[in-house]
Amino acid sequence: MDATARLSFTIPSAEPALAARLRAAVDGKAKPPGSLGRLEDLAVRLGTIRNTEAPRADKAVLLLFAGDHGLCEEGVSAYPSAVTAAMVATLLAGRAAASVFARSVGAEIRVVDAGVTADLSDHAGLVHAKVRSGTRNAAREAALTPAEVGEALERGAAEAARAVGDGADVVLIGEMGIGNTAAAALLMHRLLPAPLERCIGLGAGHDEAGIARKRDALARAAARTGATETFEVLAEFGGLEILMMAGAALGAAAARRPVVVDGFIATVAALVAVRIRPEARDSLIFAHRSAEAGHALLLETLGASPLLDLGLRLGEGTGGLLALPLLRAAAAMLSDMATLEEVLAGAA
Ligand SMILES: Cc1cc2ncn([C@H]3O[C@H](COP(=O)(O)O)[C@@H](O)[C@H]3O)c2cc1C
Ligand SMILES: O=C(O)c1cccnc1
Repeated sequence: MDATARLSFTIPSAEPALAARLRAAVDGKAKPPGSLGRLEDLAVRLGTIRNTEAPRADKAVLLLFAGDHGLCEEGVSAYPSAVTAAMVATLLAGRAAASVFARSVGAEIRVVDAGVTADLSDHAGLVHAKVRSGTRNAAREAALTPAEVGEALERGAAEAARAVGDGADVVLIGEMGIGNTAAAALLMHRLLPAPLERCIGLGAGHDEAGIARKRDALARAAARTGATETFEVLAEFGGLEILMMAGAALGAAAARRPVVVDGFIATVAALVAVRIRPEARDSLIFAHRSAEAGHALLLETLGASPLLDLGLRLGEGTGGLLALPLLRAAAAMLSDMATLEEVLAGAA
């Protein structure tokens, strides 16, 4: 069975009249209409996604997928692949940027081994979902087999379903994977489509020679295959953590949960999800505009206006965690705030 058939869950559509009722409810709150700006739109979106007039964003689970990239053999990152496993250990120890942000906003992180090269089987607290030990080198051959693509998407969807089963109101997607801005650039280039140069950025950081190496390797990977069909492109360029994020977005959308999308790499995963199931777009909330070149074009193509613009370029779901208090405030406004009518009647 091919991956498309196996991902055949339905994403329910929203009740048609609900958005208008939610907008009227927001307008009727104890404030001048429109005075809470984009938070009002966010509140309407949260209600629409959850199909309720009283949405909550209390329990938030960040699904943080980790994976390695064969492309690193070409020097696409300034850092060695071993940093991926080292950062997984740091996340599990509660000491990474995402860990401290998650504590500060009260969110749970589930770190998932999507395809880290190192053997992490003895790490307590890690979700073991390794599809294979890193992708193949996409500059030389297809990064993944079609079966591996399907596995990664399905396992990501299963993690989202598990988080929802455990009571998640909101699912955040994030990643750790040295070299993944390179894989993400190739996916963006072929799926959007957009000229490759517009998709390549500095990633975790590069000097002149480093960015030239990255450009050269990605040009060779792109020239190796003319694939444009979604699942073929996913197999050619891979990214196990990217595909699991896409699967998680689809799984959360199917359960009518908002999906908070982090930076460049997570947005490429969101693009993959939308290419597989266009209706998943309605559940996506874009947390921030990353400093990574390419993110602005990607957001524009997805019709997304991210909540924050802080010059972040880290990943790990950090932007999503920082945006979470805005979701909670928007949900609380819709669910708990007095109406102007109550105020004027002296009832609030
Ligand atoms: C210490 C460290 C922690 C990170 N946390 C996230 N990233 C981010 O940088 C990587 C992508 O950049 P590139 O494609 O250039 O390798 C990913 O792991 C991403 O999550 C990190 C990178 C480093 C070095
Ligand atoms: O925008 C991101 O998510 C990003 C950018 C650079 C490096 N790592 C992540």
